[in-house]
Amino acid sequence: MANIQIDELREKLDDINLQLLDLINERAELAKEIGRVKKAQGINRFDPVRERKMLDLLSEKNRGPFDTSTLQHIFKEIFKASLELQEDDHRKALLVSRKRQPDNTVIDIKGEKIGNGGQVLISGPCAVESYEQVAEVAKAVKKQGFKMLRGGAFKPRTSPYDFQGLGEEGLKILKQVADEYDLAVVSEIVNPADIEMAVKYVDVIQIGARNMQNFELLKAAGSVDKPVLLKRGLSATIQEFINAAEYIVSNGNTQVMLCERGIRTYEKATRNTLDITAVPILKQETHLPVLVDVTHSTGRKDLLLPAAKAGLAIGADGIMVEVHPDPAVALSDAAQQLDIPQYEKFVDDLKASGLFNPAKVTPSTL
Ligand SMILES: C=C(O[C@@H]1C=C(C(=O)O)C=C[C@H]1O)C(=O)O
Repeated sequence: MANIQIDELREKLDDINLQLLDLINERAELAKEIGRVKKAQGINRFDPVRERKMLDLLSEKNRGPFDTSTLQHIFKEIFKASLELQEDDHRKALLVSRKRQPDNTVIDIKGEKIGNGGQVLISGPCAVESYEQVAEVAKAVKKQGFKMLRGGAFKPRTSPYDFQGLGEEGLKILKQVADEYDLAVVSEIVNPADIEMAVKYVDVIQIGARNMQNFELLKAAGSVDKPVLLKRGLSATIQEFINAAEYIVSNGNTQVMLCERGIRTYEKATRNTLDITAVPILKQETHLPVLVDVTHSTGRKDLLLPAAKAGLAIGADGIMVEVHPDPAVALSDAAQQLDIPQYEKFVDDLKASGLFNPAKVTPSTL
């Protein structure tokens, strides 16, 4: 008898559950619609004032048996879920998202294709110090059959008293050497006003970790027709990183590559903590090429090779590593740069690992 009573009551509950289900989804559709209108008007998704008003009304109308704080808790969860739905809609809409463009973005840098399955190695000194220094590294890069030469002319250093780079003079040296060895130049730009000047010298504009959220710089890099290598910020989440790339692409420049370079954590054994799973996450979420900077993430020569292997194994489109003819006297990052024999061994070991499938280079059109 008692069970029949329970069964009847449960039937009523089932009915109510289904009504709630319909209502809650109807509510979600309305919240999504509001989200779309807000996006079009550039209004923030989260509206605490509106949420407070709804909670107050619920409190006023509540006749129990639930007490108001319990109900407010439940409704707050519903508001939160609506906000997440709105966010999902916005994320789907990102130009850099894989949902928007299923095919990989492939970037052609002087005949070397990034994002096309083959992997690239970008190497060079931390900072440009002289023509001779850059030329010596360029020779080693060329000998290994690579195309991309990195070098910093503008150096955003932690201390204002550290070497700040040679500026435009450094870019001229890079261009001269790259032309002589038929290489492509990757160099960091730190000031939006320098972007126009830099495109004369570089093949790839690098935006460094410290500038990942320098939105004016991102917009300036987005307004030129030049590939951009965007590094992940020191404490940036993957979502913030993706949004930074969106700044560039939404300004018109679709040639963006992402570079995981380690994030700041409590761990002191390495300079930064290489967030290795950021690579497949970025590859899943976006259609952009993803690189791993093994030098800045580890800050340790003994970890460059295992970190590079891990990067390639997990799906990176390339590796970035610092090389200097005489690291002991380098004006920056002295401890973590490879000398040329160490670089050659690093490349040999990487090639021998079976993980490295170098991108094919078609003859330069220059
Ligand atoms: C739906 C809206 O967006 C968000 C979600 C809310 C909700 O689910 O009721 C309320 C306010 C906002 O934080 C809105 O502004 O009305």
